[in-house]
Amino acid sequence: MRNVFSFLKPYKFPAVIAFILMLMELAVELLLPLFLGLMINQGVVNQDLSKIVMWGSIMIGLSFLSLAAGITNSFLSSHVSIAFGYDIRQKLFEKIQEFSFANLNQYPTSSLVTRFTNDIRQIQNTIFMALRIMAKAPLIVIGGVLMAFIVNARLALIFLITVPLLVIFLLYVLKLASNMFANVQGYVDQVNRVMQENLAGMRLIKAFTRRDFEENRFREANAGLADSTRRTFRFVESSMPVLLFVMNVSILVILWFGNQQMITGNANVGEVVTMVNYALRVAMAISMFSFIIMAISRTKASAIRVDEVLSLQVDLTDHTEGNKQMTVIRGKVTYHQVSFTYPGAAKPALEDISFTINPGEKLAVIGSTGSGKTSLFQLLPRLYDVNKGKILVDDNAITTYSFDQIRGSVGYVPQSPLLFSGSIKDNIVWGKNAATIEEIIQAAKDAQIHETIMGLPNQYDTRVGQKGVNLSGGQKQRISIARALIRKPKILMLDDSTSALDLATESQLLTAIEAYNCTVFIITQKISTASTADRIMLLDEGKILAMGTHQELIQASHIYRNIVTSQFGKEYEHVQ
Ligand SMILES: Nc1ncnc2c1ncn2[C@@H]1O[C@H](COP(=O)(O)OP(=O)(O)OP(=O)(O)O)[C@@H](O)[C@H]1O
Repeated sequence: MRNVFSFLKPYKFPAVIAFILMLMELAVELLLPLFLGLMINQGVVNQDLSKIVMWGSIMIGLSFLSLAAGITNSFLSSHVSIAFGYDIRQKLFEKIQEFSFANLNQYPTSSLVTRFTNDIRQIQNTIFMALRIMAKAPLIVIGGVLMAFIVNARLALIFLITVPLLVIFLLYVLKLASNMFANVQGYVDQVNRVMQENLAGMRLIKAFTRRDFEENRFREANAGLADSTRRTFRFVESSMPVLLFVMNVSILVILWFGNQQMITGNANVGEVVTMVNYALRVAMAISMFSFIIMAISRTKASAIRVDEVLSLQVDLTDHTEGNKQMTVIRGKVTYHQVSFTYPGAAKPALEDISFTINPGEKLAVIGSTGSGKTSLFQLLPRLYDVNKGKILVDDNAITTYSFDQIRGSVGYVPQSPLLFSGSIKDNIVWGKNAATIEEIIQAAKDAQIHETIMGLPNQYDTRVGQKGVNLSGGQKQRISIARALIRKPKILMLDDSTSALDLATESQLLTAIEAYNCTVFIITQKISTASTADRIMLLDEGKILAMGTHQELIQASHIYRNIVTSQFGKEYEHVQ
């Protein structure tokens, strides 16, 4: 939590000024009952109009001063809380950019989004309230009790019994409420997750007519959120009547006891009115406590959640410092006895993988679903780090390169193409910031998508995604290939990225890629594609079953032969 509040440091100065202004408001609030008592004793009881006017004017003057202090405090408090929110959101975003995939797996996207929005807003609001009014309430209680002692110590003794009792009670409520609010935030995560999945999978939901199922799922999450919020609010709110009851009893005791004191001449009317006034102000401040407890407990839960992400150990290290490998990468890749298990997974995704592929060579990876193909790819740009063995690029361990260098040399096209909101041009240029229009067009031509783009209403400026055109799966795949090609990668990794292309387009694409003279890794299910590679790797349950050219595998692997005949019939074995 300390991590989170350290973001207030740069705003110490305005925060301190806001605090001082709040103290001014507080001082006025504490002085007014005192002056009221004096006005009664000196003016009303003695029927001296000049004293009434004098004390009345002082009180009005102080009220204006308090108003000016309040407005300035409001201005500064909102400045501090908004600037704090901006900084912490920025830092959280940067932190998430550093995350490895293993780190990202620890938090569902919906939870990160809630932490980013809802949790930060909660902390931000509480900081504003703290500077504006929250800190005032306990100070009014302390100041009110002190002033009461100054006015009449005997009458004030009643506060010494009630206030400590209330403080203990409040601390107890605070402790329970923080846990309950952590629970509420968990439900906010759940509602966001269901909503996010629902929006992402809308087509599927409609196609499978799963609307009722989805509505039930949302109803459950929503009811969970409503129930836990209701329970928490009721719990905190129920503390308020207890607080007020105790304070009202105190006021009655002051009136009764004050009356006795006046009869014996130990108190006067002004003192009793002042004491009741302080008791009312203390009661009002205490009645705000349930709201303050709610805000603090909620903020504590939110601050812990934000802090969790901020202080998460990023489990991939960039070796930019002391990096020796500043030479241009040529594209030789070696996996040496590599094993890899996903964090928390029961069995390894890859086991004892060893192979070398030379610059400019093309390796096709083929295997059943879940055999480890994507995992094999993700290790090279260090989206995950290996558990055993090592990966070398140009005979140097990849860990000796900086992330920028290794990832900058790899053109990675993931299995499901992702386009960002913006134009088609923006999406291609995303692969290389300073690309010229000629480079964009060349990459699109090589990815076999140029003709399609030219047929769109605004050609390269056509917007995609939200409020833009809907592209087919194959078109999206080719735009993400263009995005990888524009970087002129030394190593190109196509993770089943040509699956939606027809054979002719795919073949033209593979021919165009040859001109890039890069090492190519291609995951494919199609033998027609695999057979064009220099070598083919057959993966099964995370292990290499066989590796060689198409003809070598036909000779050596009956599984490969079975795949070939299942796709083309027996005669194809002899065609290549
Ligand atoms: N993020 C993850 N966390 C835990 N296990 C994972 C994760 N991703 C994949 N796995 C597991 O690792 C194994 C290999 O998965 P991988 O995605 O590499 O297979 P694949 O051959 O690419 O499959 P597909 O052809 O279906 O894409 C599978 O058993 C899978 O369940």
